[in-house]
This record gives sequence, structure tokens and C-alpha cells, in this order.
Amino acid sequence: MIIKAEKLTKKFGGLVAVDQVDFTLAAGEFKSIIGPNGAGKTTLFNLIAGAEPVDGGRILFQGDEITNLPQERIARMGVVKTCQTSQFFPSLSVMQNLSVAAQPPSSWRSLWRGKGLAQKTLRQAKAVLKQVGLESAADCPAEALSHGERRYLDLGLALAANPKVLLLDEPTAGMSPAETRQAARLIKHLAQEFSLSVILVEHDMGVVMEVSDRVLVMNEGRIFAEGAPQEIRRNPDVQRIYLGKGRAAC
Ligand SMILES: Nc1ncnc2c1ncn2[C@@H]1O[C@H](COP(=O)(O)OP(=O)(O)OP(=O)(O)O)[C@@H](O)[C@H]1O
Repeated sequence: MIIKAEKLTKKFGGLVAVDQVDFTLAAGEFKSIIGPNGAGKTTLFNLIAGAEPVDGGRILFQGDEITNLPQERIARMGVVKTCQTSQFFPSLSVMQNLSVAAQPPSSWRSLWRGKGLAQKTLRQAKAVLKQVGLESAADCPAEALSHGERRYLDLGLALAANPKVLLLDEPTAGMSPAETRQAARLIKHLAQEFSLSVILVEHDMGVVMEVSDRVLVMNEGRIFAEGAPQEIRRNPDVQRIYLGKGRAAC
């Protein structure tokens, strides 16, 4: 397993948002986390990425414990998270943003000394620019991008960091149905091309069913069900928890 979490627990005051959850991700696997609002999906995702401190349990990445390491350190090890809200330098161009993300931390000092970016970094940034289809916007300031393009830049920023495990938080949020289908296909293609292991938190069931190898259903901080997309789609208990919370079933 590339990621193994045991008895992960997170509390917010009296609320147990993630309750003794065991989670595994195999190398090359694409796993989606679904569940009704407030089920604990984003919290579990944030615990794995190091974006929230863990209250109980432990997380292993390739056998090494990463529990409560700083998020930057976890990202440098290869577990990289994208956000629901775009995080980039608004006035820098798309290519400059990708170049910063592709820059190994060991070379930040030379960047500050004005030595410029290494050729390897520029090549990596250019490759990612092409992979996420933003070549025509390479010189645009990131703040001038459309909503859909910003989501592609988010994806590019994560890919530029050379991840082994990619954590995607609602990458298609706010996209039109046509953009959503296109983005889902691109994400799946990139995951296969780079042999990435992916954890996806996503509300769009069409996307989840199309891209996932396995789907994990959370409810009230616990794992409710796990299986192949078709099994989850047919599971009457899964449909019940969605309907019980007033959301559309898958
Ligand atoms: N920073 C926080 N402080 C207090 N409570 C929080 C915090 N983050 C999450 N929660 C609570 O923890 C529970 C799980 O939230 P979480 O965001 O993980 O659920 P989710 O399944 O991702 O929901 P959604 O689908 O609505 O995004 C919810 O009851 C939420 O209100």
C-alpha cells in the first residue's frame, strides 16, 4: 500500500469528524471518497495531506510514518494536495506559477539570489503546461484565467511538484457539465500516464463513477461502505444515506 492509515481520528470540540477510520490506497489506485454533507470526507483528506493535525491514529506513506508532519514536508515526499480554492500567485503568469511549483526547495536559495530557474525546472513546467492544456495561456497572469482554466492550473501546480500520490478536492467544482466531463477525462488520463495514486473528494457522481477504481463512502465520520463504482452505485444502504440527507443518490 502506498498510503495506509490506521484508526485515524479528528475531533472539532465535541464533534468527532473522523472516527477511527482505517484507510488504504494501493500504488496506482484511483480512489474516490463520497458521502453526504458533513460526513468527514474533506477532514479525512486533509489529515492524509497533513493540512490538519491528527488527534488519534497514524498514517504511513510507503511504509514511513507521516502522521502530523508539516504539509510542505509531506508534499516534498510526494503526497500533494490540490484545493477547492485556487492557490497561485495572481500577478505571475501561468508559466511562472508552474515554474515556481516545479522548483525543488533545495534551489530556492539560488532563485532568491537572482540566479534564475534551472533548465530542468523550466522543462518540467513546460511539460506540465502542455499536459493540462494551458499552452495558449502560458504568458497570461493567473488572475486573468477563466474559472475552468484556474482549476487546470491548480492541477498543473500539483503535477509540477512531481507527486506520487495526488489528492484532489472537488477538481470540477463550478464547471459546466461539458467542462466537467472533459476535466474528468484529463484527470484520469494524467493519473494513468504518470502512474499516480489518486484520492479524490468529489460530489459529482458522474465523475466518481467514470474515474474511480474504488469508491469509499463515509457517513458521520466513519467508513460506511467501500467497493468498485458499480457495487457502490447499486448498494441500497448507500442510496439510503444519501436520500436520508436530502441529496441525490448516485
Ligand atoms: N475547522 C472545523 N471546525 C469545526 N468543525 C469542523 C471543521 N471542519 C469540519 N468541521 C465539521 O466536521 C464535520 C465533517 O466536515 P467535513 O468538511 O470533513 O465533511 P465533508 O464530508 O467534507 O462535507 P461536505 O461534503 O459538506 O464538504 C462537519 O460536521 C463539519 O461541520
